[in-house]
Amino acid sequence: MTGIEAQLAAEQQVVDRLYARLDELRAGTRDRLAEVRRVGPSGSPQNRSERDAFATLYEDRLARLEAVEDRLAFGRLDLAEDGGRRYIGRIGLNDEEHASILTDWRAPAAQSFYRATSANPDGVVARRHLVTRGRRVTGVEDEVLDLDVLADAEAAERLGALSGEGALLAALAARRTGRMGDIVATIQAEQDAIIRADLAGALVVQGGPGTGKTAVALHRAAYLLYAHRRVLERSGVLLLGPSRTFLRYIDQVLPSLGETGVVSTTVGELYPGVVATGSEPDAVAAIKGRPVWRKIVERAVRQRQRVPERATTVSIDGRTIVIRPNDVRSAINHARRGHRPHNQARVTFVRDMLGRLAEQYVSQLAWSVAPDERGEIVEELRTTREIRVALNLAWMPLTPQGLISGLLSKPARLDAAAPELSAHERAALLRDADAPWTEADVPLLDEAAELLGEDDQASRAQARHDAAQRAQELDYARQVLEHSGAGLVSAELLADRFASTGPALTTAERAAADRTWTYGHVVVDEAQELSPMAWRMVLRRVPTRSLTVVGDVAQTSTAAGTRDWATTFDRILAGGWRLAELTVNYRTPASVARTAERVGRAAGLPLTPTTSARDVEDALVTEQVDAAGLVAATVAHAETALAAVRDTSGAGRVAVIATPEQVPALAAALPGAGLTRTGAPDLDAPLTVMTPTQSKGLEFDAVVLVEPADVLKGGAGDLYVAMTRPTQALRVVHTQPLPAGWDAA
Ligand SMILES: Nc1ncnc2c1ncn2[C@@H]1O[C@H](COP(=O)(O)OP(=O)(O)OP(=O)(O)O)[C@@H](O)[C@H]1O
Repeated sequence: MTGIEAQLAAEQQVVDRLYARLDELRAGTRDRLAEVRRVGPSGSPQNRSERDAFATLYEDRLARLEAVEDRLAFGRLDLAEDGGRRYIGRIGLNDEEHASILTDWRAPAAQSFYRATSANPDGVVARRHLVTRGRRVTGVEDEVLDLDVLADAEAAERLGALSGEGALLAALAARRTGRMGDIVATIQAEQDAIIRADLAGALVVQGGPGTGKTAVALHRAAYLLYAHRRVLERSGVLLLGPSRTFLRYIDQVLPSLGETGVVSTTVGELYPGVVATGSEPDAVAAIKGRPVWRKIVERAVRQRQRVPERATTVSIDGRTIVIRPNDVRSAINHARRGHRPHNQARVTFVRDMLGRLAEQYVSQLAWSVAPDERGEIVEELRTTREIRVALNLAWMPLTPQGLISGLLSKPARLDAAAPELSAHERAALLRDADAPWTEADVPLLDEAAELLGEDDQASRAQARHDAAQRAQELDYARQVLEHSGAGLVSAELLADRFASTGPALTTAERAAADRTWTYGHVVVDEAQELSPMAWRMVLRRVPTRSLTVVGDVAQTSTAAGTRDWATTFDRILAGGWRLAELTVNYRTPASVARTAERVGRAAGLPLTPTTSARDVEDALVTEQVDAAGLVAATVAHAETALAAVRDTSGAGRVAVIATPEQVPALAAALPGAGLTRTGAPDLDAPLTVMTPTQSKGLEFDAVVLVEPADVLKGGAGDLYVAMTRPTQALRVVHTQPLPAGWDAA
């Protein structure tokens, strides 16, 4: 056996033991789950919900154990102290005697795997990357950090085992599958510092394309869930991405890191019960994104609290009751003074008005009225139709949908509520009352929901009842835990699960269904696209302001988005945010990235310069054709690129990126191009066609970019995004001259 073979064999033994332990844990969890399920559907509701809670717990645990199969262990640290050795993997594992055999990559003991350098070895003599295929160890790659060790014979052998292409470069050059993978084995030091940053406060990460912002944001979510499990497991973590396609692209990363409980959604879906399917010009969305809507919505609400012009006279049992404008005005002012939401303050208004009307009634009686008789009078007044109508007209109970739809479809209401907007802008906003909601409407609905509140009489009674019940459940959960030693889960979480009726709901499910849920941490990706109103909605979800915000102000494509973080955050997070930067582009070959930066700079984008981790030969090819040949040339490039990047396992992805106007013709000419039924790009297809906006956040082995001059007209950020999507090759087909900056040296 050669030295390398012997080392592989030794590592294989270790890895075999780790997988054996994983299998044991899986089998144990499966047995427990089967045991819980065997109990059958009988028993008291308490027993049933307890069983459901445990079943969910074991299902979660099993899902976590199943998800870490691939590259369970990927690293080894050889420590200076006592010749110790530590294996690093996706999760931590202990043997039967509770001794650690695998260290979770997120544990403090794993940090030096990512941070140690030869200048600062941090007690590490050598770091080894294990290359595995399935459960087989196929290679090792060593870095010796403590050079003194070179004197020893084993080290010399180790250096002989260096795999030539490092684990990082191998990962960067790997064929893409349409789904993002984790980077847990090759996180770089500048990324690790962000991943492990404190939970408190808002961390804004600015970085050019391909610098790993998405990867870092996801690994940070997994890290925070590990390091602050007690807090975050109950409050939940929210991940906001730019589109459903993007969320699909990243949806396997967190499970592969053993985390399944993060709520991922888009701004358009953040308001439960509303699906934003409508579209509108970017200029209209930009108007709706302005901070002035805080005032406009507030005014729109107040304008639905109205003093009538004339008195209304109602006759009840022969007595005359007059609803006087002055009384209504006083009652409105009184109700407003409580600063409660509209629907809650309405209760005060109605009570006040009924009190005044009851006074009128009583003053017409010849006898004095006992308190319970007075109550009956108030009730009679309350249920008299004319009075109900008059009080409703003065203070209508409102839904957010009703308020915003009325505002956007009735010119008179909009004119009255939005004097800050020009007549031209107000005209642009008008739409039918039943038009579908757009993404930019959602923050307005959320704003309205805040100001309107619910009619909360019933819910307050329910809350009192729930609090008493909760105390009982918590007490019971503590007893269950004492006896069952379920581990890993807190009494609070178990009580949450007992409490939920029907199938036990997870924190994520409950959070996603509740508009007023406040999360323990929120991660926002492609954050440059959020409007000021969208930020208000997001911040409402996280009163602690514990946020990870990642984005690139050079890639902004919406007019309402951010071009400068300070302008956005100094106002809404006054002083409470910190900026980190990522500078190495792990995706795009250097020659492509340099051209993209030159074009972006020539177009005036606020670029963060990046250094590409690698270059690829002939990465950038342009072809000029005449207009008649544009589609055919695109098809030819797409097919050649596909043949070059496809491998036998089905990996390898090509995207044709073009303006929205050109996409239909190109999709028709490329019958193999995958599109979903809604016309969105299908990430599972080897070849797909999309707009620059749809390509945001995604990546492909090769990109065929059609007519960059037209893409540039849609926005320089769009062109910059499109050019920086490929990991291997950018092919450009054009009839018009290439944009400024392209050919400059
Ligand atoms: N440390 C790393 N090891 C291996 N691959 C990495 C590393 N960091 C980033 N990558 C890879 O680089 C690519 C780009 O990463 P990612 O999509 O997170 O970048 P981004 O900054 O969000 O890009 P964009 O702004 O263009 O959307 C991904 O394929 C990612 O897996």
